[in-house]
Amino acid sequence: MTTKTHVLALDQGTTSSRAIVFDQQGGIVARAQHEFEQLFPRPGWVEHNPEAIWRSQLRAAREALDLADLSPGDIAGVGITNQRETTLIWDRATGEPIANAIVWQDRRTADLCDRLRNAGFADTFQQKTGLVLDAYFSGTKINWLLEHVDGARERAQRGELAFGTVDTWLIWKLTVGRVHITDATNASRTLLYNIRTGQWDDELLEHLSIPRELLPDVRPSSEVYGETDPELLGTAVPIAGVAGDQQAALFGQMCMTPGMAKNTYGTGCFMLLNTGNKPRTSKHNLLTTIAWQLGDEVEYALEGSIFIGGAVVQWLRDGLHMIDSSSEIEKLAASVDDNGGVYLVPAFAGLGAPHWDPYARGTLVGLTRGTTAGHIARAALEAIAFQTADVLEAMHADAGMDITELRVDGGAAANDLLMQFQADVLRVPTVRPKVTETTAAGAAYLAGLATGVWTDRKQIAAQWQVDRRFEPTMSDDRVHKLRERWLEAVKRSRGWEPTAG
Ligand SMILES: Nc1ncnc2c1ncn2[C@@H]1O[C@H](COP(=O)(O)OP(=O)(O)O)[C@@H](O)[C@H]1O
Ligand SMILES: O=P(O)(O)OC[C@H](O)CO
Repeated sequence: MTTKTHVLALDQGTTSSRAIVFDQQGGIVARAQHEFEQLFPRPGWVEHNPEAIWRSQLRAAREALDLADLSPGDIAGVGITNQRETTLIWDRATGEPIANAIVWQDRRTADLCDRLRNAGFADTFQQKTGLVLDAYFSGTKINWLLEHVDGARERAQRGELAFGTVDTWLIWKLTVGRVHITDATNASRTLLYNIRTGQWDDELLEHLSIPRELLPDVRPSSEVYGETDPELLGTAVPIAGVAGDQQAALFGQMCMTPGMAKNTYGTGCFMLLNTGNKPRTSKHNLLTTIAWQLGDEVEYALEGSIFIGGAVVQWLRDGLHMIDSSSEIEKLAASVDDNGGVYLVPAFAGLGAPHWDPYARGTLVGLTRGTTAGHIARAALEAIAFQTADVLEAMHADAGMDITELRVDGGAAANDLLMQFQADVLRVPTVRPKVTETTAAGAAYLAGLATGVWTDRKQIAAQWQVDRRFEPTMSDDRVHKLRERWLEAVKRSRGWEPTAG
């Protein structure tokens, strides 16, 4: 058992980089957060500057350590969790990125996905990777960079370039020896990794024309991968845990046994259901993904990825200026008794699970002269819950197991009106834990397990505590009517754009 009792979690998200110091009780000792710029060079494109990701993350880490008033020598390990699928390629010799990172929300490769689907490859990709052929995942983004950045393909073939998701980039930057690795959860989001054999897959690499030389080694989610450069945090600290942010949240929510599910209400919404040690192929347009790999043991999850969740609230705030802060939406939505027949389908980046339509666009229907800002606010919150209900229904059909409660986290899970409506339309209780930084907690636990801060999963599961449980109260008939109208609105949003951008 280590005498070091704290863990630093780095949570590199889509809009901000966070760093949180946890103690051995799973309590938060200090946190720091920095937003960074979102780049939208063309409609449907979303990029990040790799150096901005790195700088904001390093700054947050240093500040959290300062605030914790611990010396870095008290930190047993660093856990990394990250926005997934976002794709970076850099030069192995100089560390220089060859282009901006292409973010998971970016739709520029939708036509390549169509071509691969039309060539009959969808089943192969689904069987091997658990994913659907969508622009969301890294594989087609890597292909795009190799095709469009001058000389990139030749340099990649010569082994001069490195690909990574954000975890890989951060570990490269944090380590003296430029460690080039990822973990199995992140690898399972690339369209290149065979989740059954645990290997990069040559056939898929060929379909996407990606040279193997680009790829990092794939490692379990909890072990020591290397040490941080002492110049960065004041001393060398072992990097000891890595997981994609949604898998880390599943771990942090202690959904450790088959049938346990969580939904994270951040920019998007991501529901994951633990399905145990066998991958289950979805027949209802969900993803099969690696939940975590501990040693040689791989556990799997079904996932429903919703591209726009809390971001619809941000849009009401920053786009329409209807509210000044995200939390104000609750009061505005509560100013009306119901949605007044208004439905908002926030297909701003196409639709993810279970519809997978990159050509869908945002749609607001059912407006009358009596429609108020309150109705629109309510429709926005309800849309988050309806999308989640569509995913839960698909999950139930796929998994054939009863989901008896949904553990919730993420920024919008603070909204009581949303959480009650969510329980109502799911007909399943929603349960909010006391520590809602579950993503960072998951990364901290993974790192702490590898460095002796915690001995086993049982010990950490005991740290999870309920803040509030929302029970379903709405009549079945009303739920049915509301969801029927919602699905009608979804139909109208579909196929709106002739090209994905
Ligand atoms: N009280 C609230 N009601 C509804 N949405 C909220 C509330 N507070 C925050 N949000 C939304 O939650 C999101 C931020 O959550 P967070 O978990 O920090 O997201 P991310 O990790 O994706 O950046 C934002 O989109 C914001 O609009
Ligand atoms: O950065 P977040 O929290 O919006 O999560 C993004 C997901 O990992 C995308 O798959």
